[in-house]
Amino acid sequence: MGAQPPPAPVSGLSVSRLTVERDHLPIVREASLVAPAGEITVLLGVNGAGKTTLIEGISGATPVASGEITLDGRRIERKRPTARAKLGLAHVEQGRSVFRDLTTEQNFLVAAGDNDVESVFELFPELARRRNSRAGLLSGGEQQMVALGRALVRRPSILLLDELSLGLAPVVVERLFAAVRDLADSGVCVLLVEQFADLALSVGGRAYVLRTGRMVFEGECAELAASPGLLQRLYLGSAEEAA
Ligand SMILES: Nc1ncnc2c1ncn2[C@@H]1O[C@H](COP(=O)(O)OP(=O)(O)OP(=O)(O)O)[C@@H](O)[C@H]1O
Repeated sequence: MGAQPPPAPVSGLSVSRLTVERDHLPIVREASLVAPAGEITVLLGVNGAGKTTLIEGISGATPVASGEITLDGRRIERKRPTARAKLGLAHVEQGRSVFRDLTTEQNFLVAAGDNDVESVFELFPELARRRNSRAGLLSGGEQQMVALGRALVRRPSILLLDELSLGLAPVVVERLFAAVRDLADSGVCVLLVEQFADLALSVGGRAYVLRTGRMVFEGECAELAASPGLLQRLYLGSAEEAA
């Protein structure tokens, strides 16, 4: 067999040996992952594992200390968050960030620039009925749809989702994840951060597990879904041997 050709550049997001610090302490240490376009890549880990810190390093909300981030083949780790957003990156932060005093439609309009907001109402028809309601009066699930919609009106190619499911009923999370699945099927690269694994693993392709700032697993969601014991050991810390 001859020499293997070099791998083609990945369309989507690629992170290599990324270290992200907070208050000069390394919280994420030399983490690497690949999230291809058209797929949901799932990032798991217990509370405090460093998932949010890693996502913030990718979006630029927190500066990175070292390592590389590549977006559709372009290096972005030294770019400002707004420049990363212009290149197609969107970050839905933990905690349903919506303007509570604006209506649903106004929330979309302030994020949309010149883009049309109707495509978001098509993705979430339940919000069309709440178009003129103040976002602060919506249910938790509807507010999370608004937070997601605010990211989607900018038509991102790469979507970072931090704990969409937090505090929501399973039926609502299923609805949100179905919409996220549709987005990925339309070609968007999705990196889904979750603390509660089951539903995420049911919609995702690749999976990564972070523990105390280090990546301790890289594989398929199906593999983790089929082996809850493995996930438990990865979470708790006796599974480098098992991985
Ligand atoms: N500003 C800060 N300064 C120092 N340490 C911090 C700071 N913010 C977070 N940390 C610590 O960094 C670690 C990782 O936090 P992070 O929020 O990234 O984890 P996470 O996996 O997203 O957890 P959660 O699911 O609770 O959000 C935690 O131990 C946390 O206490």
